[in-house]
Amino acid sequence: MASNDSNQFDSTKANAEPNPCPKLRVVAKIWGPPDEKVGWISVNKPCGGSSESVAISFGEQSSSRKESYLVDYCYEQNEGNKTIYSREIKRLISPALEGHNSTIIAYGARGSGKTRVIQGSAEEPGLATLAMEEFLSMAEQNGKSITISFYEVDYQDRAFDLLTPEQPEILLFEDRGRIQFKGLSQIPVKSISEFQKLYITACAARKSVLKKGNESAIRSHMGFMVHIFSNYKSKETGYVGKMNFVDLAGYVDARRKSSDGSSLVETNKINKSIYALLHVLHALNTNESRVPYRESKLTRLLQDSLRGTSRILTVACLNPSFCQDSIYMVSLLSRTSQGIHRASINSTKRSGNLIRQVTPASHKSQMLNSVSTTANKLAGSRSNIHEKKATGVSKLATKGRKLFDEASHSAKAEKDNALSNAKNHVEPTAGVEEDISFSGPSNDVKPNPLVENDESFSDARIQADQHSVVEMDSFVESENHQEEHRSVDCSKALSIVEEGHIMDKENSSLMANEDGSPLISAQLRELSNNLKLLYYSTPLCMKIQEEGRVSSDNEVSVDIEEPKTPVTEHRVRIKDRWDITNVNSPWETFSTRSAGMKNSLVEEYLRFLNTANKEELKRLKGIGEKRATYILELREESPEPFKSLDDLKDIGLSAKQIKGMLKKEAGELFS
Ligand SMILES: Nc1ncnc2c1ncn2[C@@H]1O[C@H](COP(=O)(O)OP(=O)(O)OP(=O)(O)O)[C@@H](O)[C@H]1O
Repeated sequence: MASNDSNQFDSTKANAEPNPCPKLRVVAKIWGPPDEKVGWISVNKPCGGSSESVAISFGEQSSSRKESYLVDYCYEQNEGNKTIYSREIKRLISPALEGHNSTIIAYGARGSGKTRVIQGSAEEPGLATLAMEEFLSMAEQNGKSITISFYEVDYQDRAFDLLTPEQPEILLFEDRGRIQFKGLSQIPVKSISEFQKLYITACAARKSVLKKGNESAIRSHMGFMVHIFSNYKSKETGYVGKMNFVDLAGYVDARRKSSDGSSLVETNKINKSIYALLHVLHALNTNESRVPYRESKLTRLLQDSLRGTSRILTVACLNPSFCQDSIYMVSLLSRTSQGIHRASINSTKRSGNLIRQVTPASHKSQMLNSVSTTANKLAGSRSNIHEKKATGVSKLATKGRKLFDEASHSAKAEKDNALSNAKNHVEPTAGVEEDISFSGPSNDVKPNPLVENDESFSDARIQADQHSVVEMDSFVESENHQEEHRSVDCSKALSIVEEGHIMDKENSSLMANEDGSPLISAQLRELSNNLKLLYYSTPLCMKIQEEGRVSSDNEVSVDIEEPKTPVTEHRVRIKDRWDITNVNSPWETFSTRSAGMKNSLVEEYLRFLNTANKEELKRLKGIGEKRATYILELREESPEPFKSLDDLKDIGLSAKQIKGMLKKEAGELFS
């Protein structure tokens, strides 16, 4: 097949220089036969060269209802990878050799041509290959050395090295302001054929990671890093900078029934990480004081290549056949590049009415028609509720410990309920929430009936609850998965200590205290007592409205029928986790309450980490001077760094260690 870079390419466009190095550039790429007009996309390029934005409109040619978005440029069918490379990436190569990092990210729906752009094909080399050719030739002239890395980030937010046969999980640490990778191999490369062999190896490994690690997982993000050294001797010396290429997993609307076998959880989590990257790009582009790098593994991996003087290019890939998901991606990227406000995007609450026209004042040259898309009905609630594991227990202490073993079931069921509740409660028009959260308050949106007229049920709180359930699920799934398929050796975490990044005293104290009496903070002790009391005395206390739990006058029921319990105020707010009105047997009642206790303990633990002072923190098992200091530093960076148990990995704890810590706390409730 001939390259898309046909001779028809308009040389005036090629010569026109794009905007001189903005922080973030968003371009689109439409693929398809060079001569054929892709019916549902029209591109409106300004006449005066490429310095102005390009409007992409979606909809039938004849239709007056078209959705239009601005991007920095749009590469059409006759403009292939070589053109994109020469106009967008070539100018980033020299700066990279001088220490200015850059990142190229391919966004798009499934099958929209992202891999084709980044990796390319035998007929048409991709952007990564074209950049490598140039890096290799320039490095030789400048006395620089090049090494490369390939990695994959799966839907459970775990990153794996693709260039070593064992495919170890990549752990990340921040050392003196720089992100360090543990487990990511770097292979020196001197020729393009060496590079290509490694690329093939990485792609084969990627497939096997998916197959080996998780039978049902089918999507992941793939990243390629080019590292530049002044003179490569080791990873630690002579480091100059890097260029990243990211082939993101395809975006799929989570409400649509999967046609490729991917689960709803996988889809939601992939989407979540796509949004996390968008959040970061938006924050960088609008110079926000806080950039949420910690929202996903991918953003952490890319942190050094996104901040500071780094340059970012996003390519929104568009396939020739109509695809609503592609439009959605372009709309988000367009907003991101134009600094349109967003607060948060929650993949579980995505609305049908996501397409909004973008006409910022700064883009005065474009007069676009206002379009809105009819809101789609939200998909039916998910019915896949996991059964709870029915294992007997003889001792409360044992049960306490088991709370963390059974988490996969209880948390899943809760998450499913939360998802189901969220869906059931949102009216079709209320589905625009996510759009709103991205673009700021709007009159188009009906307030969430759940939160009306009830101060104790702030929207934020409900979202946080739902979020934490999903996060919890993520943690639990990660835990189970790791243990079953990819157990991360604790000794690996400990070996990092030797490198001076993380604190061995703290890790080893965790191990050493395995059988000893626990060091528990006063706050946790108090919680324990409360939980014990609750456990023994709480009757069927919460009256939860059955269908949707929203009364006709939009008030949320918080009725408590039975005697007061020693439960703290906020317990009422998480009533759905204690909802035992629908359970039939004593065992189910018991399991439901146990799950509630587990969640409470986790919440208290996280709250403690987010608020306690240094001395208090040090009273926890596994937290010593260094880790406590690091926690305080994290809190300076972000007021609430610990939103889920998974965030404890940021302080150098493995999933196994985190689980161990909480198991002990749970067990000690009854000692
Ligand atoms: N420029 C192009 N010319 C011809 N075919 C293309 C082009 N881009 C993509 N395709 C075809 O479209 C299909 C999907 O492409 P590709 O794998 O690059 O998409 P993707 O967005 O990476 O998919 P996924 O989301 O599954 O990772 C492939 O069969 C590929 O050959």
